[in-house]
Amino acid sequence: MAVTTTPRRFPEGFLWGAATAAHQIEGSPMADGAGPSIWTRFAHTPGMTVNGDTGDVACDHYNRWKEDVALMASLGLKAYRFSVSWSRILPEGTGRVNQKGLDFYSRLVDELLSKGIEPLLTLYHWDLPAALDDRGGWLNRDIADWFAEYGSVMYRALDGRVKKWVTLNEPWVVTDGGYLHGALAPGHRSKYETPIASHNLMRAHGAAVKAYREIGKHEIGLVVNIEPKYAATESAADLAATKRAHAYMNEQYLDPAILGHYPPELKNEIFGDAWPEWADEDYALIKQKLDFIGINYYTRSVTQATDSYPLKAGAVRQKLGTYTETGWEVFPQGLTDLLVWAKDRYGNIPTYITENGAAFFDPAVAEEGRVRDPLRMGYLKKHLTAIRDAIDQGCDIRGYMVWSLLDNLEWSLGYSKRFGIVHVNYGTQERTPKDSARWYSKAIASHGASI
Ligand SMILES: OC[C@@H]1[C@@H](O)[C@H](O)[C@@H](O)c2[nH]c(CCc3ccccc3)c[n+]21
Repeated sequence: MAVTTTPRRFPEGFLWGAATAAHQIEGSPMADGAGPSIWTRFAHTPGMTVNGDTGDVACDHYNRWKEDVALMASLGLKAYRFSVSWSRILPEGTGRVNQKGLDFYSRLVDELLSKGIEPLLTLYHWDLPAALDDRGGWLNRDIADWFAEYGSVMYRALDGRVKKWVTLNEPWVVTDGGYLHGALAPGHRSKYETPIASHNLMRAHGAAVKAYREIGKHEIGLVVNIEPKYAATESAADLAATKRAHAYMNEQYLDPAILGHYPPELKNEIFGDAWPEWADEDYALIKQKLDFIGINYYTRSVTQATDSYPLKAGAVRQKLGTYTETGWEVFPQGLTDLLVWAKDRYGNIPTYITENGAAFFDPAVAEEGRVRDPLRMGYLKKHLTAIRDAIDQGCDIRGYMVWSLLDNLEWSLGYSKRFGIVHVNYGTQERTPKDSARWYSKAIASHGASI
């Protein structure tokens, strides 16, 4: 009997796209009246980034945006997730609007729409105006109003042309990297500042969603990076460490945003006296109805008890694991497990995979203009299959944005790590689609059947 296998297709209208972020690709951070961001400052501080790399040029997208949109169209993308640099719009962070900054994003959005590519706009992807950091930044409770003011400027200018808005990209990384471990801007290292910055990020998220409900007519959500934590052993210590790590990364942001409270481990097992008592009105502000959530998935963490500060938990390298250039284990099953967990905990809110990808050592552009990146192709294939499996288990996954469209500035790691499906020659700014881009184009054109 002939066995007919239905093609592994994705739901009708599944949004196939790619993601970037302003500071990582644009360059020209101070052009046309823009103000400096904390990343302009941080990268220009000696020793903060690999090779002292900065975002001064990056992929020169600020000047090459039109060719980049043409490139997206040539790949058949249906959507493009990008972020707006707050300090291009409001050079001092609040008050005066820099029209030229607004015009850049307005032109970009119009160009995307003219090619049938849906824009998915992230308001905050880590590049806080330096002027606001001078006023305390995420440690100042007023930032909820500052962020809502910025969001409102953007909503009024672009809502309708932009129909999917994101408030924050990864509050966990902003906090853990910028305030606890100091690896990311603004480079603080304080157990006491960390909960305050984290809570103000979520208050700002809530204020921006509330402002959107007054002005916008479409959809708004939150993007989080979450990572399944698997206990290294069944020992009580490892199980407790895994529970702490799960609460700290995976529950800390979606719980207050959707459920209206923080996981108890944050106060009781991690921050202790460094965890302030928050007022009820803060929880009410943070818990705003979301139209969708975005999940950024890269890897899992097999977790054990360690003496790390203050989490007392750490990842165990897997002897038989495959690892990317950023030291992340390739573990697609973790994505399926995580999506099912999120569905069960948060009520199957429409979900986009807003980032997924990998840095592997890519060969140079070959003479025939090819960049062979089989490891990245394999990574994308496995993770799209994992998403398909989650959909089969009832998860409402609406789209997938590969990280990233272009090789770009990997924050403190500079240009040393390449995540793009398109190679960038930083000397000439030439873009060359890698084999993974060709593969992804076919996946999109076949609605996933070719995967
Ligand atoms: O590291 C690759 C990408 C970044 O280039 C994106 O800007 C950022 O949204 C993003 N998040 C993650 C996962 C969370 C994470 C970020 C940085 C360091 C460790 C974990 C990976 N990535």
